[in-house]
Amino acid sequence: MNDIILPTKKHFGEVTIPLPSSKSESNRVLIIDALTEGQNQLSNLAEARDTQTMIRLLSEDPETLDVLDAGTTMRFLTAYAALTNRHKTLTGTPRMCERPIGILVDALRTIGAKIEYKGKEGYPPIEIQGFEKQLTNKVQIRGDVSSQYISALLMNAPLLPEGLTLELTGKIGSRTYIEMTLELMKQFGVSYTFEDNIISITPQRYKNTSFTVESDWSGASYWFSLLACAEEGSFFLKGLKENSLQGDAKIVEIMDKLGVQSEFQEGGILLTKKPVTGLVSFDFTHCPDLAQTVAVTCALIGQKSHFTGLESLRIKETDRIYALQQELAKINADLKEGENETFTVIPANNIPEKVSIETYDDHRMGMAFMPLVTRTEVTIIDKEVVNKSYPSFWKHCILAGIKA
Ligand SMILES: O=C(O)C1=C[C@@H](OP(=O)(O)O)[C@@H](O)[C@H](O)C1
Ligand SMILES: C=C(OP(=O)(O)O)C(=O)O
Repeated sequence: MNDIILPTKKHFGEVTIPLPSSKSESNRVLIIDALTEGQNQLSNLAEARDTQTMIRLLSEDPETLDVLDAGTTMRFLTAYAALTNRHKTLTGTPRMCERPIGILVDALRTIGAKIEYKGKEGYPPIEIQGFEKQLTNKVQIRGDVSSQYISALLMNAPLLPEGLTLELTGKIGSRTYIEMTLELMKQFGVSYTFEDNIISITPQRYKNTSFTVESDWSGASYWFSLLACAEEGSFFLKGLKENSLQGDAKIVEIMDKLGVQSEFQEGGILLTKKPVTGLVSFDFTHCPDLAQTVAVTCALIGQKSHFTGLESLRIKETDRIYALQQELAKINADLKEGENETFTVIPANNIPEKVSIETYDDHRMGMAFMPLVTRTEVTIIDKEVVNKSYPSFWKHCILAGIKA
């Protein structure tokens, strides 16, 4: 494995970071494009491996779709292949085969798709055997495990002969991602209703559209964190807009409490330092990908804080709660579990002179711990891990003056 050693750096000047494009937006417009048979103008698609995998699998159209470790690619291609009557096997990394897909498969079977599990019931790999006839246009689906199942169904819904009405049951998590899906569908000419917990889409066609993918707010979060932890500096993050489709734009509000002021300007956002506001609590139900960034920030700036909405973290690229607890322990910090899925971040103390961070095949573990450079020399184990969403991450660290 290829590791990267990052020397301590506390002071930054005026730094400009270009940022990668959003993989969530990219993977959605690629599915919509496949469903319109491709006369759209899509610009600024993500370099993320998850998106490059989606592009390759859609264009090469192999019998076995190996999505590697890309959750959206797995879930979106499953619904796409099933509802457009393609005979495919879908598989991925060993971890992907531990990430549940049963809720989506059940919904697709209810609609009329034939799907079999090739290994463990409820998990990839799966074999899609076809779709002859729509059996119903009303489906109930749990909203509390992964919103990706819901987005996957929604994008295909307008092409179904009878459309689709989804009734979301239980707590709805990652709702901002469902809204991103619906808003993108609207930009490609499809209308919908979303009232209470019911989403309805009538049979319609997507319209050819020009679409430019925005910069990635989840990737931006690591630069907010670095500035929050730094002694001085200002960062200009390119390509971020105030009215974003991405729920992770919430990082502006979160970091405002943790010492980062944001100002939207022409072409991006300017981050400067400001005082921290005091005891804070954060709910990550609708922005789960920010949890690691914020946990590390709070630990480093000495800010005890309360976290909720972390339920989905255990079924992502790794068990992110376990991974955070293990790695925070190396700086004598913790993400302490309380009652009823509540957590407290216990700040770091006595940080060792050198710290080596394991990444657990999770890009966000590598990126979230990078701001530890403001306190000590850090080794990030398996530097390639960032390629899933942010292949240029280490190059951008060099732009910030972190000389590996
Ligand atoms: O739809 C999407 O693009 C995503 C939805 C979220 O997953 P869940 O809905 O499983 O929380 C998020 O964590 C993931 O990185 C991307
Ligand atoms: C959870 C993530 O991705 P996915 O579920 O698409 O693998 C992520 O990028 O943090």
